[in-house]
Amino acid sequence: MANVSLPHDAKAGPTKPEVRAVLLSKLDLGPTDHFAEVGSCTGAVTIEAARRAGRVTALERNAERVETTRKNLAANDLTGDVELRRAEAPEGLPDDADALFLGGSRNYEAVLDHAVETAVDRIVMNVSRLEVAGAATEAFRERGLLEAVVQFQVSHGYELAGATSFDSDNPVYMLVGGTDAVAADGGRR
Ligand SMILES: C[S@@+](CC[C@H](N)C(=O)[O-])C[C@H]1O[C@@H](n2cnc3c(N)ncnc32)[C@H](O)[C@@H]1O
Repeated sequence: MANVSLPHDAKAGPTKPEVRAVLLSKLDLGPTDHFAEVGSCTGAVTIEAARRAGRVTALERNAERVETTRKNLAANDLTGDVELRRAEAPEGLPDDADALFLGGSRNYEAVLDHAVETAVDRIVMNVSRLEVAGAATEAFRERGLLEAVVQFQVSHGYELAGATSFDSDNPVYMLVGGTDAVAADGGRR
């Protein structure tokens, strides 16, 4: 994975590199895709998406974080078509997205309704809070959007007394689906 430079930080984020790697494999972005992002924050996902998708529309509700995204985008070598909007989704979402990532959870039900109305092919939502993950899983399922729920946790090794010990990141729940969702196990979505 190409390096992502994030000289400017924000209180939330960035989505960790290992989590981004799984996220990008699920989004499967290509040069004809229009990618929409809810909650760009540091821009870590925005930058990776801009290297793969033909077009990116990134929304962020917090003005300071819009500036953080803007500065981090400028610090990376990007040639792609990226539009950054200060907006609270579903406000500001494009009507022609092929892939959607919800990195922020505010109004997620309305965001999912918009994704259904506009037939977004691939949808991924990352959640760290347990209760939100449960409710969002149900919201995906109710709309027939759910393909898979992945829960994972990454630990990083460090040297301790000549051996290797680990520091762990918070667990992440990744809800994966789309408007043509077929459950990964072929069962109930
Ligand atoms: C956990 S951070 C996302 C981290 C980001 N993926 C990164 O790598 O830096 C969540 C962000 O989503 C934003 N957010 C939450 N709900 C939103 C919404 N409905 N529309 C726009 N931004 C939203 C928050 O302001 C916050 O900056």
